[in-house]
Amino acid sequence: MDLFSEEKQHFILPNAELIYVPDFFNTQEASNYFRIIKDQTNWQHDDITVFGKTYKQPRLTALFGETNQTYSYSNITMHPEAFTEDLLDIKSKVEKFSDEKFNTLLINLYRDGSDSNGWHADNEKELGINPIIASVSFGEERPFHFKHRTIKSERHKLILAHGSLLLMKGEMQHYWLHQIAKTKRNIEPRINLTFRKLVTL
Ligand SMILES: O=C(O)CCC(=O)C(=O)O
Ligand SMILES: [Fe+2]
Repeated sequence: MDLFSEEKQHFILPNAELIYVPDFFNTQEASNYFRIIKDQTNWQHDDITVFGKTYKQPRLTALFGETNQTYSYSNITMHPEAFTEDLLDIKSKVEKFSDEKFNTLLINLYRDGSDSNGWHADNEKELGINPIIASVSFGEERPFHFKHRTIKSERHKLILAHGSLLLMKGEMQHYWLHQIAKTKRNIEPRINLTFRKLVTL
């Protein structure tokens, strides 16, 4: 028996599969990555257009890619920067664990409780059918809500811990929506890394 294996949780739901590892990085590694990424990233604060109205996105973002392929969602087109050594180290650990390859990384910085990520699915065409998305969290714990589009009783919440990994798999991006809600609690910043595989269309 491997006494050092991470405590892994596997959720099999209608049209979705999630794997959650709370301590994918230990506290010290997670705190180092949090500080490095927060200080060394060129954060963008984009406008988003929803139903013809333009707003500032309620969080800061950055995109990293292996190629210069752009990534577009909510009327934003992001241009990738080259991966840093630290981000490549995180990527290889995630790839080893998930037995997947990722070529793109979208990072979100939620500065405080008024930053959020509204109900959505990561279903852009360039992610392909049934994409696997690997999500790493550093900093403040925030609840990740997810709900089935048609089965109203399927509504769940996972607290994404400092140093955790969440894999979203199967048909999840077709049948489910997810969000990070705003909170009035006085909270610290959180960084979330979502590794994705973009295909050329
Ligand atoms: O911050 C999170 O945990 C989720 C991020 C997310 O859903 C996204 O960037 O598409
Ligand atoms: Fe998402």
